[in-house]
Parts: sequence; C-alpha cells; structure tokens
Amino acid sequence: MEQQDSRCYLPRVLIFPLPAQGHVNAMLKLAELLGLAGLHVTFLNTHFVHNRLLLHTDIPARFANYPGFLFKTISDGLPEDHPRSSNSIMEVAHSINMKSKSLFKQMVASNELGSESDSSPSVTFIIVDGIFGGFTTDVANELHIPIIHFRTVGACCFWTYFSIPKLIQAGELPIRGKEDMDRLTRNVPGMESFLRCRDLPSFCRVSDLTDSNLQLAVRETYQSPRAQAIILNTFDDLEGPVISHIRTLCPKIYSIGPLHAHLKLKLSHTTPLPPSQSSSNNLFDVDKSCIAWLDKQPLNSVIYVSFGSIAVITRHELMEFWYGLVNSKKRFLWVVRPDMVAGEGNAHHNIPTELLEGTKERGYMVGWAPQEEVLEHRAVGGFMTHSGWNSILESIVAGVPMICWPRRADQPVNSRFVSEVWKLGLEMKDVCDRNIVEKMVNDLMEERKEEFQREAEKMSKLAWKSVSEGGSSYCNLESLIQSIRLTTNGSKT
Ligand SMILES: O=c1ccn([C@@H]2O[C@H](COP(=O)(O)OP(=O)(O)O[C@H]3O[C@H](CO)[C@@H](O)[C@H](O)[C@H]3O)[C@@H](O)[C@H]2O)c(=O)[nH]1
Ligand SMILES: C[C@H]1CC[C@@H]2C(C(=O)O)=CO[C@@H](O)[C@@H]21
Repeated sequence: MEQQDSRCYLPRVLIFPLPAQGHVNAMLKLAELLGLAGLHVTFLNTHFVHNRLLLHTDIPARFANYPGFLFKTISDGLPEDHPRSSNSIMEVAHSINMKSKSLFKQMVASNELGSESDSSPSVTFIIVDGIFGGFTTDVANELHIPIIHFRTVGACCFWTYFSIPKLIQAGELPIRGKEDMDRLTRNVPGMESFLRCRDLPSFCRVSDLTDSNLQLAVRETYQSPRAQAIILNTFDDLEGPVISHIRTLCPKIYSIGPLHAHLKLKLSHTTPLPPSQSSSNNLFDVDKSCIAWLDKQPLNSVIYVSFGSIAVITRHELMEFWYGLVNSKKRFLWVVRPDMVAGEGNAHHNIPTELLEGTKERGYMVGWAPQEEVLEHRAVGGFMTHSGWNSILESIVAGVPMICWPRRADQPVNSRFVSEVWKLGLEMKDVCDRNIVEKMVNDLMEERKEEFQREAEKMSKLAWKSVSEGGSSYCNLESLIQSIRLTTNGSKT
C-alpha cells in the first residue's frame, strides 16, 4: 500500500458501522478499545442513529475521556420521512451502498472528519462495516488510505456467505422447496456434516438468485479480500477452524472478540467506573427495573427472552411464546420492544387472564433491558435468543446456555453452531408452538441443565482467556493497534 507521504502523523482512525444496534454496538466497543490505546478515532454514524444514541446514552461525555475522539454524521441517503424501522434495515443497507460513495469520499478527502486542533491529516486509517466494503474500499484506494473490513457477524456465517457461489454452481441453491430444507449441504467447506439448507443464511431462502439481498450479502463479502485485513468479533477457541477457511481468501484476519468482554477487562484495569455503567451503546430506552426484579429470584432460575433490536414477530408468535413460557412454570424475563410485534399498537392489549396471572407470578417484561448485565446476573440460567451474533457472544461470555430461535440473516447459521458444534443449547428453528417452547424451556432449565451449564462454563472460560493478557484476541488486538500505528507512520501492514 502506498502511503500519503513520509511525515510522522498522529493516527486518526475512521470507523463507519451499518446503522443498526448490533453493528454500532460492536464497532463502538472497538472504537473505545482503540481510544484506550491512545489512537485518535472518528466514529461516523448516520444522522438517524446518532440522534438515537444521543437520546439514550451518555456517549458524548463518555468518549470525551478519549483524547481526539470525534463523532461525525453522514446521510444514509434515504428521505427524511423514511421510518428506518426494524423491518427496513435492508433498505438502509442498500441505500448506503448505492448512494453514499461520493459524499463519503468528499468527507474523507476533506478535513471535516478530523479535529481542527491537531495537525494530522483528517483520516489516516479506515475501518468500515464489511457490509459496505465495496464503495468504501474504492474510496480508500482512490485516496491511498489503508482500509480494514469489520464483519460484525460470526466467522461461521461469514464463511457461508463466501460459499454461496459454490453452492449455486453445484446446483445446491436455490433450495428446492420445503422437502429440501433438511438436506445436508456439501459445498460449505468444513460444514458438510451438519449444515443443512435450513441452516444457511436467510438470504439463501429465495427462488430467484438475483434477489437483491442475496446479491448484497455475496457481493460485499467478496469485497473483503480487497481490504488490508479483516476484523472479526470472535475468538480462536470458538471459531478457529472456520477462521482458517476464511484465511484462504483473506490472509490477514484479526479475531479480537468477544469485544464487550475485551473492553470490560481493559476498562477494569484503567477506570474506577463499574463496567456495567461504562459502555452502554443503546438505541432504545433501557428499563433497569428488571435488575431489581432479578435480584429477588433464586440462582439460575430465570430464562431471559430477547429477540434483539431488529426482529419483528406476529401477534400469533407472541401468544405462542407467552403461553409456552407461562406453561413451563419457569421464571422468565422477556424483552418486548415497543416496535417488536407486527401491526400492533400495543402488544399488551387483550391478553388472556391466565397469561397475565402467570406473568405476575413468575415473569417480568420490559421494552429494552441492560442485556449484558442481565446475562451476567446470578439469577439468569438460560437465554431464549433470536441468535444475533452479539447476543450469542454475550451469552457465551456469561456462561448462559441458549435456546435459539433464529429469524433472519446470519441467525440460522449461528443457531446451528450453538446447538450442533458448540453444544451450548438447543435450536428451535422454523417452528413457533407453545408446546415446543414449554418443552425447550424445561429441557434447558431442568432436564438437561447440568450438561448445558457444564459446556457453557467451559466456553465462558475460554472466552475470558482469549481477551486476557497473552490470550489470542488480546494479542491480535495488540497487533492490530501496532499495525495501525506503523501504517500511519509509513510502514506497510
Ligand atoms: O433488551 C435488549 C436487547 C438487546 N440488547 C443488545 O442489543 C444487541 C443486539 O445485537 P444482536 O444480538 O447481534 O442482534 P440484532 O440487534 O438483531 O443484530 C443484527 O446485527 C448482528 C451483528 O451483525 C447480527 O448478528 C444480527 O443477526 C442482526 O440482526 C446486543 O448487544 C444486546 O446486548 C440490549 O442491550 N437490550
Ligand atoms: C442489514 C443486514 C444485512 C447484512 C447485515 C448482516 C451482515 O452480514 O453483515 C447481518 O444481519 C444484519 O445485521 C445486516
């Protein structure tokens, strides 16, 4: 990579996430880790997401502790009155990919992403969300700035994205209807013995291979080999074999996760603030009252239920879960986001008395929970999750077994790995039935509790080891930071 010139600059790293909770969360954790290492960071949000962060967090005050840390904003290309709702995240992803190149280039090329008070060039290094790796890498190359792609999904899903052309070529895609869903795939190297069509990323469930979402996932994934390196929020003891496969196409990979644990550990050495208060990146209003409720529950007795920030469910699905949870007779804490139930003004209207009573006795519901804190709470013994990558990592770190109910994108792959590869819980895929919910909850929390807890504790220890001094993620982060410093000052990555 050619450098701008031979002067010794202060590094300024530009970080640009997809404007969705799971992406912003992970990339802000990385930004904070780089800030702790003394690097100057510019974090580029869309206007919409930045306003929500300002509404629900203390980020300006928190990041003011890091010298040279700047927040800047960019348009997502959508009209002002677009709802940017959970359901429309793909529209946002397409819009940024199609409309943002010239604005992004102009912002990077000018001084507007830097600080007026330092003499360094605006941006010396770029870390972008790999889901818009294409146009951002064009810009980085045109401006001779090194670029790294950060994929916020697990290595397991990233590798299946890479394998999609092979699956198509071999005639494995499109999937041939419902009868074909349990067929083992033969063209995702390393996953031949357990990955069924049902477990492929949701984008593969189309009959038309020119589908724009499928095209986006594959096209942007194949931009990654153009980047200097790839950052993955994972750790080698969890996904080492899959990472090796990705390395055949992208030789330089920094696996530096779980980022939330990595940051927590580093902050615990450097600040007097309790970690749970120090790194909230919420786009929603957090209801902390559930912690007081959890404080009153017995050890490992509560199943925590949350479907992340994007998933939308039907009224019918809501009721099946509700009956399943109440009938399981287990204690539960359930996040029902205000925008989570499709077509509903208020998800809590017209609820049968037996559900209300069962919930009053053993349940608690909030609109948004402090999830990391919840999963670490002594009362939580299981997690019913939509299998978003952050949720899985947070559960692994906390040593909490899972029931996976995947919805879209990477979640079907993640869910398969949780149940079949890591043995950290159960998979409830493509079904939503109160009897199955009840049975799964009882299996996880009672019948097979010890078996899952044993595995979960083992994996949690490995996760913490990876981010502790000398661990794989710890060393990889050191090496990433070193490489940013060296590259900025004239050497190659
Ligand atoms: O009440 C809640 C619910 C969630 N969270 C947090 O929100 C994040 C949710 O992220 P994730 O579990 O990854 O789910 P999504 O919000 O659905 O994330 C999107 O982004 C992820 C990373 O790319 C993908 O893995 C998912 O499939 C995709 O839907 C996590 O950090 C949670 O701790 C809370 O703090 N409180
Ligand atoms: C908007 C969705 C499209 C791709 C993103 C993603 C990824 O693979 O990077 C996974 O799920 C969603 O978070 C994003």
